[in-house]
Amino acid sequence: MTIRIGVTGATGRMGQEVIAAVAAHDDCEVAFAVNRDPDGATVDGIAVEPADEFADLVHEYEPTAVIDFTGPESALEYAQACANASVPFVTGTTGFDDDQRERLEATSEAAPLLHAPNFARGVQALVNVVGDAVQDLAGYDVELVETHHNQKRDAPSGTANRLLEEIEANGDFSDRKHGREGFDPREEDEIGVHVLRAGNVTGEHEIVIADNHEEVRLTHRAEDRGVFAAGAVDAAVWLADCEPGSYDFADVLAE
Ligand SMILES: NC(=O)C1=CN([C@@H]2O[C@H](COP(=O)(O)OP(=O)(O)OC[C@H]3O[C@@H](n4cnc5c(N)ncnc54)[C@H](OP(=O)(O)O)[C@@H]3O)[C@@H](O)[C@H]2O)C=CC1
Ligand SMILES: O=C(O)C1=N[C@H](C(=O)O)C[C@H](O)C1
Repeated sequence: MTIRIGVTGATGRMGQEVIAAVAAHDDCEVAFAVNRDPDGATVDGIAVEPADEFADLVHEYEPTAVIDFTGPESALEYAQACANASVPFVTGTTGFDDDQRERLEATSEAAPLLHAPNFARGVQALVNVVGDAVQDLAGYDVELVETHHNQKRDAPSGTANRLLEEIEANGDFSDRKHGREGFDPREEDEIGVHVLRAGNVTGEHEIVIADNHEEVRLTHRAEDRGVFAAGAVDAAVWLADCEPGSYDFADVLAE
């Protein structure tokens, strides 16, 4: 069976990568692509339709799944339209606040939802090991540094927030300390969080775990966005067979 995928944010950095990854996948094809104000744009020969026609396009083309990399408000609108039409929705969008995250999760009552802040397999491996490292090195200082390109809007990255949740769940930390300046010595039980935005960096996350005698650095570096797009397409293929509910990228990789 051919998996037919609707793509949102089609002219964006990730949207273009997703269209290329769908085309490269033997079992997939693009059902339709949208962007706000597309102004006649095409991506890899696919005409980009206006985003305000999204719900109509879902009814017309009946995609097997939709893949979204846009912004929190638009992702929510697309997720709701997919839920109304019982279409599985995969989103890699980051920067949701608590209320938006709750509203996104609520759509999973009507259709399968898979939200992952990072679709690189290596990041999932990092999420899997960081908890053990923090537990094994209880009492060590923990700091997280993430670096992204200068166009990224949300900070810290969705991936950083996911890693921080994992660190907090496995250690005894008081709070997150975002940057430092002036006379501001380190508190023993804080987690330092440092955000860099520079040039065209695709995405780097490093966790430093150290005491006075040794340090461990766990680093993931994405070399191009194709790695995220390929993971999102794998997730869409996997989600196509699922019942309504909220799923994780770890579920996809577990099979
Ligand atoms: N989970 C993962 O693995 C990854 C997640 N991301 C996340 O994906 C998202 C997109 O990243 P990226 O592709 O770099 O960003 P871009 O800005 O390059 O692309 C975003 C796309 O979404 C569209 N868009 C943004 N806001 C709206 C809106 N309100 N309504 C309709 N369309 C909208 C933009 O349209 P326009 O051109 O008109 O602005 C653009 O086409 C970010 O949240 C990022 O953090 C990124 C990489 C990997
Ligand atoms: O905006 C990006 O580029 C990225 N965003 C994701 C995030 O916020 O974690 C994932 C990746 O690092 C690239």
